[in-house]
Amino acid sequence: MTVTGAWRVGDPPGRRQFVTRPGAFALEAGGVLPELTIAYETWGTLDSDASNAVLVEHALTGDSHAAGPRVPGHPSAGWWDGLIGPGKALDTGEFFVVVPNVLGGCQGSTGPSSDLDGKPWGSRFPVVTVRDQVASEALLADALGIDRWAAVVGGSMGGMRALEWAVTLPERVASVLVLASTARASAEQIAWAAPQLHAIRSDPHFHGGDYYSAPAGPHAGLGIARRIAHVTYRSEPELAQRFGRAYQGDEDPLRGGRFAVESYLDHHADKLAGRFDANSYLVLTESMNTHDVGRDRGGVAAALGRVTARSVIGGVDSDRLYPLYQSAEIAAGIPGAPEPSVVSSPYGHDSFLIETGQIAALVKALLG
Ligand SMILES: CC(=O)SCCNC(=O)CCNC(=O)[C@H](O)C(C)(C)COP(=O)(O)OP(=O)(O)OC[C@H]1O[C@@H](n2cnc3c(N)ncnc32)[C@H](O)[C@@H]1OP(=O)(O)O
Ligand SMILES: N[C@@H](CCO)C(=O)O
Repeated sequence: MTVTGAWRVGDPPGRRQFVTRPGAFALEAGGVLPELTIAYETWGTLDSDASNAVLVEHALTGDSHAAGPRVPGHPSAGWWDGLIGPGKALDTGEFFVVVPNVLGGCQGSTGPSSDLDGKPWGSRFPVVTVRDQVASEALLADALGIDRWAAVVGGSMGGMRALEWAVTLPERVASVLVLASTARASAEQIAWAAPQLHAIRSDPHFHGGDYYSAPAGPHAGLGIARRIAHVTYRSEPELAQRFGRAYQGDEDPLRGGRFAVESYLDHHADKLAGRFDANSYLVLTESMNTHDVGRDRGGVAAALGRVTARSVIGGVDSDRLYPLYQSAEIAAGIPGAPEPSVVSSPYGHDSFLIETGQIAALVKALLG
């Protein structure tokens, strides 16, 4: 792979670069990408022996901008800015932090909105699995000269990739932190995803996935998907305590107005529809559905038994989407892994993004 371009916004640490590998990239489910591009950002400096590199894996709607301030063209400050930087848990004075945009995403890496033969892939984009995503990141590591990560770290969908790295390429992962994630998607997780997938595909503006040149995209469907998902990202007690039965401002639900919690979901729906590609949402959601480290490896226990990385597995006590038993299953299966660490928070699944102090302690435990 070669560095094909650099896009720099302001001073570091806001920097996105690209590597492109020409030639066929074969996918687990049988599809082929004629060319692969991975966008990524880095912070810190790679040691001369490339022994200080940390791979940080983002979740479903995240991207490479994990640290630093908001930069033009990006919706927010770094999603783990509290963890990555000088003197922080992922100390960029010590570590070289690499954050790729996931394969199938929409922030620079090859995905459904990328170009194929002069127009976006759209409906032609093939099925991509978490294993494909890890294989693409292994090519990025090769391009950067990193044989072995000091750590691979991620939450939720990022935790799936972190774990898959440790299972697929154990010799390349010295330590791994898997947060609020699972060794395989459960029936419940696939079930929550099902109405989200239907909402997007049922939008009259979806056009089977080939909407890029249409006047409008499937924003309503994507917004509905986000509303459903966002409820699962938070906890019932939090919603009750925070919103209760309050009305939104002077709106009255008896007269067509909204409850405050409905307005809150509307806000998150609108924000996502404004920044994310619906086809990527589908591709990545289905990659989570098919995630199973045990596939074709004799089951989950056999797969986890391959891990040699020092491991910290964390879950959130109020996470209703990735319940703690899933973290316990991972920890029990990895040779030598301690009991799962429990993040205590009212915020549910999203705690891996919010509870920076507790996550920092887990990162420090991992890196010693
Ligand atoms: C690794 C990755 O996933 S990277 C991507 C980061 N994730 C996302 O962006 C996902 C969407 N967002 C979230 O999941 C969460 O907002 C987090 C995790 C990023 C942050 O959580 P919190 O700090 O608890 O934010 P919270 O969920 O309360 O949302 C706050 C927003 O809701 C808005 N809000 C709160 N109440 C209401 C209401 N009644 N009506 C309308 N909007 C409301 C706030 O104004 C605020 O808006 P802003 O984000 O545009 O400033
Ligand atoms: N809020 C996170 C949750 C998914 O784990 C995201 O959008 O990526």
